[in-house]
Amino acid sequence: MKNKNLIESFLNASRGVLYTIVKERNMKIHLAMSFFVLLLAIWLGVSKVEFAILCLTVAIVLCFELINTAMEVVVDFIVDVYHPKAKIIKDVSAGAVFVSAFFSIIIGVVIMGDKLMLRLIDYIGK
Ligand SMILES: Nc1ncnc2c1ncn2[C@@H]1O[C@H](COP(=O)(O)OP(=O)(O)OP(=O)(O)O)[C@@H](O)[C@H]1O
Repeated sequence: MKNKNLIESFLNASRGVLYTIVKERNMKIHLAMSFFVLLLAIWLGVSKVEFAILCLTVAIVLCFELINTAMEVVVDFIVDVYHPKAKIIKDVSAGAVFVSAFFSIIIGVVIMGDKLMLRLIDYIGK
């Protein structure tokens, strides 16, 4: 069943994102963290390039969460009993989210760590 037009395509993709937000607790956490990090970056006055890197990092984590959700649905659709291969697929897929989230923390600290420290020292000093 092909999408008839771009708007339909966009609506279906939005439904996919919404489904993941509603169903997956981790997506809610990632989304909240993403908003927090981007607002913090604006508050700290990061450069345009730094902000772009943070946006890319956040997008990668959220996209892996979307793909992980799709993988879980595919696996559950194919097997509804315990299977070692199903476990590997789900664990590897979750691993992709974990790796991206881990490195996103490092990127966030590298870009904002010193700026945040300076702000906090400045704030405490007043
Ligand atoms: N059919 C299955 N066969 C074997 N192991 C399974 C199966 N379904 C789930 N698991 C195991 O349970 C874990 C959690 O699977 P579940 O489908 O509940 O995902 P989830 O709790 O939404 O995970 P995530 O936190 O990554 O979003 C998987 O990572 C896997 O180790």
